[in-house]
Amino acid sequence: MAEILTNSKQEKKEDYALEKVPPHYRMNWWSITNVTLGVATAMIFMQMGSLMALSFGSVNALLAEIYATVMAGALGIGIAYYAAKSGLNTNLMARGGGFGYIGASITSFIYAINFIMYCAIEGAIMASAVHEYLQVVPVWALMVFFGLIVIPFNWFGMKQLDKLQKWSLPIFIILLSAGIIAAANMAPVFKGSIWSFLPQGAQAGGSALLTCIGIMNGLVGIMALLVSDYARFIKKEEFKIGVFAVGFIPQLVCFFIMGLIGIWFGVRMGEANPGVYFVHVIGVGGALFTILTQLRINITNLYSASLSLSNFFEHVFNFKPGRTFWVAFTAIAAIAAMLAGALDHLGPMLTFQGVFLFAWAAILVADAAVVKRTLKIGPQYFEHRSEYLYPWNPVGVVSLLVSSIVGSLAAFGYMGVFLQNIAAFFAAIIGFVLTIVLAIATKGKYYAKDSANDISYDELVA
Ligand SMILES: Nc1nc2[nH]cnc2c(=O)[nH]1
Repeated sequence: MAEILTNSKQEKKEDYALEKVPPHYRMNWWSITNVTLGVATAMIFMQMGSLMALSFGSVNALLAEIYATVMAGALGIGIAYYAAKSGLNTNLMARGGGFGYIGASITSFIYAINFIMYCAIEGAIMASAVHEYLQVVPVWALMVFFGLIVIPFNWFGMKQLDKLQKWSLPIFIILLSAGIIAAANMAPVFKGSIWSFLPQGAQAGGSALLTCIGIMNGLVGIMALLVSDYARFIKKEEFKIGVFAVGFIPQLVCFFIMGLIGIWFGVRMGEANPGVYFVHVIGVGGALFTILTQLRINITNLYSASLSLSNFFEHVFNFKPGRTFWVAFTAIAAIAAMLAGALDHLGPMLTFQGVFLFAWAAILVADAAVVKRTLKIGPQYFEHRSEYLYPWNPVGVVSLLVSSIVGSLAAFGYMGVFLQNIAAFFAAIIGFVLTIVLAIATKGKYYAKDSANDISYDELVA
């Protein structure tokens, strides 16, 4: 009995960071969707809506939010489908999905850096929001506090995340509704219809819309990819509803619902920062709202970082200290980044990450839906065990290198304004096409050394 308890505790701590999620450990679709809503309710998505509306007009912001919902929704459903089938997230899927086990470790590393950066950004936002109210507490102390507080919330993986996000969701809804009601009862800064707001010199459509789409693309890749960390827990019996809910609902909430609320607040209040307008409309409730939304997303940032770092260190350094070690490591790295002021220099890094993540998502979808499923090249399942794999597969690695380099050049403005605005999307198209071309050219030779005979019918993707 004691051993079963220990094992199940161990199981929760590890959360299958390096393995397929087995059937007995899968969860109901609503619990999984609920965890992903922790990401989707973050203030960043409102902020993007407000910012785009104030800078480029509400119609452009609305069209860009619709574009992002459709694009991230399509990629999210695709990735959720393969994650639920295989029980793997994108770190593990990439191994047999065109990258090889060392190639996939490199993508895990870049992915992990992205989440460490986000942990630092969201932690710093919380620290400065609280510092506004409690000026006696120095910002550095608040950064350490908010950096450390997310560690215990992550100790027992998905089962614990589900509980936390479930109790915090009603509080989020109450505070959000209070903010909307209070703002609706205040005299607006902009008196016309929200949808008629267009700043001077801007036009609906054209380059203003393209710039908004460019801003959204920076978020689309990460939102589609992170779905896999959760969708791999979908039960086989709830496959269809689970894939739709986990793949699409977070995208609908973050881009469409939170985006539209952001446009409404931004134009009405003449302010782009929700941390500012929420405090303005509901005072201390606004500060609580900021902390709650930031905590909800930062818990998921830490979770995804811990999975990616487990993956990277497993193969590159053969170092497997357990997922919880990486939870603590990420939190400490994020605190160090906040204290060192690294956040002021993240602009170019975020631009590169936007390109890289969108391209990676497109390559994985091309590999699963076209290479494996349609062309029937390589094994018809995702193999994640190194004994069956080559360390490198040029299909994904070359596609990602080329698309990220070309996409980054475009994003930094070396290829003209048009490609700069659609750089991440441009990189995704290059990655998608190259994956198919290279899989055909290499005849799928580097996908697997050996084929496994323990793969169930359910896990086949073709
Ligand atoms: N997953 C995730 N995506 C983001 N996009 C912008 N900020 C974040 C964040 O903190 N987490």
